[in-house]
Amino acid sequence: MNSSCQFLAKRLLISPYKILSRNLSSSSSPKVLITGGLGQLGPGLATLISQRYGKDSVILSDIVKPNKEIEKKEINYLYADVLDLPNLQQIIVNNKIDWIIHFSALLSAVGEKNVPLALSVNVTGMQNILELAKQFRLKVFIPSTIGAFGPESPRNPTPDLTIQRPKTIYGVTKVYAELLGEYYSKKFNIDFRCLRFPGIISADTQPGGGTTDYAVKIFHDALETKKFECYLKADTRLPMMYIDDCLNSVIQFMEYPSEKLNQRTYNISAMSFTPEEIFLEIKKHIPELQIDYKIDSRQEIADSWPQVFDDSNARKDWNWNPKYDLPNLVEKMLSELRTINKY
Ligand SMILES: NC(=O)c1ccc[n+]([C@@H]2O[C@H](COP(=O)([O-])OP(=O)(O)OC[C@H]3O[C@@H](n4cnc5c(N)ncnc54)[C@H](O)[C@@H]3O)[C@@H](O)[C@H]2O)c1
Ligand SMILES: C[C@@H](O)[C@H](N)C(=O)O
Repeated sequence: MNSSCQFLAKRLLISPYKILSRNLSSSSSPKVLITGGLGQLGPGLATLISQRYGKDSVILSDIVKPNKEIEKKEINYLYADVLDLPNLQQIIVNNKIDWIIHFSALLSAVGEKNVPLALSVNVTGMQNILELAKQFRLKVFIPSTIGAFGPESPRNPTPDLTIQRPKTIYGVTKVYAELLGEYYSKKFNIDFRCLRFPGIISADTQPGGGTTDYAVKIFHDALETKKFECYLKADTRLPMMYIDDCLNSVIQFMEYPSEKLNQRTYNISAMSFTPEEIFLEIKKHIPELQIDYKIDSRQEIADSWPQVFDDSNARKDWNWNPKYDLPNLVEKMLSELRTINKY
């Protein structure tokens, strides 16, 4: 029996063997806690998990109040600040959690506006999650990003293993998360898994302050005003992905047998495009659409990131295979937004 089980048993005044047996029975139907679950990715992932394993298999948590849409979905929800370790410990014990999907973070653009907060949430919060994984023997997923690379990295294509010198606080904290997760995996035998996501595009949830957000806003403006002002230059190429592919990648990757993975951190990709290219694709459906360019500080961030992501290891090792390319993405986004917002 390991010392963390004994320590916990003492604190909780229950048999250490009960804790151990629960830890060992990480069943085929896991109990999943999603932190930072009310952002762009959490609600969709919670829906997918509840469809796959049952409604009681997932708990969304965040520090903000769920909106009406989330309430309608009837997904279990709890307040949980990732900086409050004792509260997270209680949640894990009381709810018999097996997996943590750790989504809490400040993204690239908002991170630059509040560096101390980005350090707290992205570093201290992430360290807490890894400690919990160690204490309670949890399987843990922490996403990374194209933003974990910098201008010194090869940008087209960017492989899994290469120079990583990111220039945003977001990127710096994500490289640390990758390294610390891999360290915990080796040192403490934690089942840590990490995917580096491209910019994610979704219709029913808004992005939380990243550099790739323009690729969501263009759809809303195309339908609403038919005019779009872009903060990146026309030829800025970045890797992107439709949300369904992103969420499916998490489930597929988390379910894959641990011993068959050759790495703990993988790039995943689906497409790469520029503002001009997505504009022209949307224009095929909305011919009146106009675009203007008014460049801001996010250009410098985008210029330091990969243009094309090499995800060949993910494809080879666990059969990663995205479904959406640019034309499919545009068709799907327009049809979803028309349904949701009745444009
Ligand atoms: N969306 C993307 O394009 C993208 C791309 C690459 C990687 N990722 C990663 O995926 C994860 C989820 O991204 P997202 O787009 O849903 O982010 P988001 O910004 O939309 O959501 C992050 C959530 O974290 C919550 N949060 C902030 N401080 C917290 C705290 N102290 N305790 C608990 N929660 C807190 C926020 O309230 C928010 O709901 C992040 O780690 C992000 O780095 C996202
Ligand atoms: C790329 C990703 O990490 C996020 N959408 C951002 O732009 O910050």
